[in-house]
Amino acid sequence: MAVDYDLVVIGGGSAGLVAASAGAQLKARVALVEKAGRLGGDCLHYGCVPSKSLIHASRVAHQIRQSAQFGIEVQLQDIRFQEALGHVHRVIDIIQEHDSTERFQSLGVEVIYGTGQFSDRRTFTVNGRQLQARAFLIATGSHPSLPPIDGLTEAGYLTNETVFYIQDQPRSLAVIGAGPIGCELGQAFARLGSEVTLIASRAQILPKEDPDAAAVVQRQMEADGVRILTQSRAQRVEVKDGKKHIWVGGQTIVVDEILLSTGQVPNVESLNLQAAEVAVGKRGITVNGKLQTTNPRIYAAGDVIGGYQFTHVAGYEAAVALQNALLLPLKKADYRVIPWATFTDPELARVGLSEAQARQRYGDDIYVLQQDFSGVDRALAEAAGIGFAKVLTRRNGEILGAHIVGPAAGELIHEVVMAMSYKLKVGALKSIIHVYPTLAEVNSKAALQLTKQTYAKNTTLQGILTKVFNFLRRIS
Ligand SMILES: Cc1cc2nc3c(=O)[nH]c(=O)nc-3n(C[C@H](O)[C@H](O)[C@H](O)COP(=O)(O)OP(=O)(O)OC[C@H]3O[C@@H](n4cnc5c(N)ncnc54)[C@H](O)[C@@H]3O)c2cc1C
Ligand SMILES: NC(=O)c1ccc[n+]([C@@H]2O[C@H](COP(=O)([O-])OP(=O)(O)OC[C@H]3O[C@@H](n4cnc5c(N)ncnc54)[C@H](O)[C@@H]3O)[C@@H](O)[C@H]2O)c1
Repeated sequence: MAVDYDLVVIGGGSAGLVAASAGAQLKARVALVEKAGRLGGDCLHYGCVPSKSLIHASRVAHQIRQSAQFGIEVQLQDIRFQEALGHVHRVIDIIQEHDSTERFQSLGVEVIYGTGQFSDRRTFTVNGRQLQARAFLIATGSHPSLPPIDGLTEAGYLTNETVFYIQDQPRSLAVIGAGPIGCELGQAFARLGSEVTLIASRAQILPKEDPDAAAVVQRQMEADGVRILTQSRAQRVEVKDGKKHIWVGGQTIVVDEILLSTGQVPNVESLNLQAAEVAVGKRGITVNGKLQTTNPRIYAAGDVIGGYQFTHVAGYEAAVALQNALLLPLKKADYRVIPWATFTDPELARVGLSEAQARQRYGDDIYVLQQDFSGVDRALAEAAGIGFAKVLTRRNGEILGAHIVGPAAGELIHEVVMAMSYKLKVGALKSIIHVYPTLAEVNSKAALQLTKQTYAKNTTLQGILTKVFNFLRRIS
């Protein structure tokens, strides 16, 4: 049976745009269906781009407050929140041009705006049109989850979908959930002048991160004035005299606004997936290693499969799914080296295993190579000597993971990502010459720890070298 398209992509966000543009450039016939009326998805409109832009504004405010230590006396007189948001929206607008309908059309993608649904295993219906394709890619992303808190809906709340579009800055803000969204935005609002209370359900903020690294971020957030309640859950919300009263454990917090950051849930509801025989599990659409759903002609990528919820992972998964969908389904997604970063100040970046995972897998054959930024000259020059790089290796130098908390951690992690991707031993980080003075020295200094630690343990070698040097001095 002949079909119209090689690929129909559903969802024009991080995953969908990669698949659609690459597919069209490879000369496949591609249609892209998007419900929102514009391309870009969460990352551009409600996620990475607005959050990083607002974080930048908040960092400028912080630097001004810190400037006296460099002999620069300036008063932070006023923060015009709407103008900070103006910067956010200017950045979105610039990037939107790159993700414009016209650009995708010019690449050869047929862009269709509308919310469609599957009508059978091989047909997706949108705006009354029946799209049939050799393969489909579901890339519909996710939306904020709503925690079961009494009175929350009645009281009203913000999420990442609304917070960048508010008219007035809340004087006081409760942030519920201390994952990356809660910590990034909680700190940004605090630095922009809101009184922020962060409600964290666990003992540790950023619970997916190295505990020591998360503690460094927590200390800075507290220094920024964020009140952090750990092991706490909001139970009930009520509005009294225009204020939101939140019951948390034994206490009540009174704020102007609530920001929810309690995780994301996949967008699967409107797709009529049963008709296509696509199964959905607890975390999202079920896929195999090749990113095929339970209907092998239909692939899924990005947040909708509920794995690593990052733009770069969505793009990677889209590329894997595209290759399988257009040609033969031979390629498996490889999640061995997935980096990510949380853009708090200090930043926190990670790749590979946590210390606990490494110990579970390799027992005592683990070396923890830690270098503090207080020992990195450039960090001191920039008054940014807090945090550390922790590289986890085996005795043979195999790198298992790395955790960096400190200045530019999101950039610095890539040296380790490169080494891990190409299976270089940790010695490679030490043996290449790093420019002095740079923050990247934190990686080479951490790597040197393996030599130092193994040498410290090798008393036989130390004894031999002592004798050799004694002998060489005697005969000189
Ligand atoms: C506040 C915040 C900050 C973030 N910061 C970062 C960061 O710094 N770095 C990072 O890597 N990740 C970050 N993320 C995560 C990142 O935004 C997501 O992982 C990424 O956007 C997922 O891409 P996606 O293609 O799966 O989904 P999306 O980009 O959300 O795209 C899905 C698209 O599908 C459309 N759609 C939904 N349903 C349908 C339907 N039925 N029919 C047609 N179209 C549909 C949507 O309108 C949307 O355009 C952040 C997320 C948030 C919320
Ligand atoms: N820099 C980045 O790459 C970045 C930034 C922001 C978001 N993201 C992505 O977006 C996704 C969603 O982020 P997120 O921070 O919402 O999700 P998350 O799932 O990482 O964190 C949510 C946190 O909220 C807690 N929680 C849940 N219910 C709660 C309650 N009732 N009270 C208090 N705490 C509660 C959870 O225990 C969890 O720690 C993440 O998976 C992440 O991948 C990435």
